[in-house]
Amino acid sequence: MIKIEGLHKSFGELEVLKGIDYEINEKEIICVIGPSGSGKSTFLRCINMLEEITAGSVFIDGVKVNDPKTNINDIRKDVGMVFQQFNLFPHMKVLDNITVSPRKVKNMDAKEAEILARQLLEKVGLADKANAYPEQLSGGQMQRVAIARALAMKPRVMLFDEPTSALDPEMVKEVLDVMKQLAYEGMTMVVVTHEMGFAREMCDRVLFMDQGLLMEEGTPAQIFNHPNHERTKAFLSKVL
Ligand SMILES: Nc1ncnc2c1ncn2[C@@H]1O[C@H](COP(=O)(O)OP(=O)(O)OP(=O)(O)O)[C@@H](O)[C@H]1O
Repeated sequence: MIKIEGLHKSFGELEVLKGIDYEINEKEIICVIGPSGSGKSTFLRCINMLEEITAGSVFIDGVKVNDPKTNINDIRKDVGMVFQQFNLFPHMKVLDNITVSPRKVKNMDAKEAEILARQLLEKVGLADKANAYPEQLSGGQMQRVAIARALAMKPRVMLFDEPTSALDPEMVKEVLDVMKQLAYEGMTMVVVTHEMGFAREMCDRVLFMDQGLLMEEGTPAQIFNHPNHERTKAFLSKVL
């Protein structure tokens, strides 16, 4: 479903991704782990062209995302993204945060968008918060709204960039539970995370990135119990 070929990304002189090849199949849950600054977020952001790709290619169902002929809006419809800092619109009520993209990008009519938003709020356990403003919500609730907002575009794949890193510990579980529900429903997901428990329990493949390279990948059992690479071992010895 997603094919990444020779992916390079530089910011000026700084080469952040140094040639990554990987394929992600439909319904797979991929967790990306690695030290701070290893390029995990950049890797994710290249998949939906939030970052311009310096060299190499990303294909989604055969469509090259970094082809000038590809409509970026089509990519954004297919690929939902959830950020560490929620990125909700502060001046909009929760309901409007969720309806705005389907209305603007997909021309969905107001009533249909509202029905969809209410269904999604139900799904993330926030049916009673439709009329609240983001500042009236906890961090965990804001992140669940952000997930609902991304789902409103009916994406085929969801990217999560450290979705629980900005949350107080007691709120982490409520967000991970929503993500687990999505995984059980068959959503394809790529998750940059420091939550090793989630990675171990939920994902099909773990990617260990270090210094802009995909150092090692495998099932959670392989990576967590029998890592091959010295750098993987060193990283896991610090975080497990
Ligand atoms: N827009 C940017 N301009 C310049 N440098 C950037 C930009 N975005 C990221 N970088 C640099 O790229 C490198 C990789 O950053 P990235 O955020 O992808 O790493 P990461 O593995 O996700 O780190 P963390 O776990 O701390 O979030 C870092 O050195 C970072 O400073």
